[in-house]
Amino acid sequence: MRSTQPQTPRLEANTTRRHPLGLQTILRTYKSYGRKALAVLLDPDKVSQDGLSVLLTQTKQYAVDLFLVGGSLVTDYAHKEVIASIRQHTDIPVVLFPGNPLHIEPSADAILLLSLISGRNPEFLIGQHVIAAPLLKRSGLEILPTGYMLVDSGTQTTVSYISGTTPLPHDKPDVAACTAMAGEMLGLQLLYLDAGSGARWPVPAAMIAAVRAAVDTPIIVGGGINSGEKAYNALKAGADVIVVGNGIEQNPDLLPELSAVIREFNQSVVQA
Ligand SMILES: CC(C)=CCC/C(C)=C/CC/C(C)=C/CC/C(C)=C/COP(=O)(O)OP(=O)(O)O
Ligand SMILES: O=P(O)(O)OC[C@@H](O)CO
Ligand SMILES: [Mg+2]
Repeated sequence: MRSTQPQTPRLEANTTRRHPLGLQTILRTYKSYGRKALAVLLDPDKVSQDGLSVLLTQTKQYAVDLFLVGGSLVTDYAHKEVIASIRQHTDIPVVLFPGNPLHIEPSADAILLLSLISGRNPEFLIGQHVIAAPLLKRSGLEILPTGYMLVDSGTQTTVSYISGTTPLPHDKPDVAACTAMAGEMLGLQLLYLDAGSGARWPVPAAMIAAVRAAVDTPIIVGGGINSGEKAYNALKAGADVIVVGNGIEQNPDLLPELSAVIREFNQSVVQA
């Protein structure tokens, strides 16, 4: 018998909401208080089970607010296993950072539903979203509509290559600000400025400041943040959330350093 409902693969829905307020509300509230957040990016292809256990044990003493799980090109599809390990060690929320609809995993808490607004490739502005929509609806994941802006970082990044898009020029903060404004006007709830994984130059402070002045949404900044100083500069310029992946994978001393920077910012918020 023909069903009137479109048929999509069955996914086990995440029906137990671990964060009843929703991460979107939490991030907006943090922003309104000037509270900064640290997100650790775990690439399912790159983390080893042992390395992940060490990192997850460490996160208990450091100021990690979120885990992002994803990569532009994932070959092992170990999202479910990585999320299960995170759950074994911590209660920190897990947010998917997907490169395509194959990266949807309902055991996460939420998903950054990226629309690549720095580019002009319709597939990454709306095409992939149409394909993913029924799966996302059934997944029970909290959807975080996010304007994703790639920023030139000196070399071509995986995301720019995979998406076939040109990143925003590094020295054009006004173009970034107008792009962010348009994204906010279209209803996107978060903006993510990304210099790309392992970027040589992180997103410039002047660009973060211009975007901060142009929109009210929380701003996520990532790519090439591999020192406390770079983290400080991004937060000072107006980032609400910083994302760090490669830096933590490569340098075990970075997490305590970043944690100290975040705590310093948040300490002054409490005292203000
Ligand atoms: C609609 C759904 C569910 C998916 C599409 C989402 C869109 C539009 C993505 C934009 C383009 C894209 C490929 C984004 C990837 C973002 C990401 C996970 C970056 C982090 O990965 P990297 O670390 O840069 O990549 P590698 O580790 O693979 O080099
Ligand atoms: O791995 P890094 O350079 O920290 O970048 C994180 C993320 O913003 C990449 O999309
Ligand atoms: Mg990666």
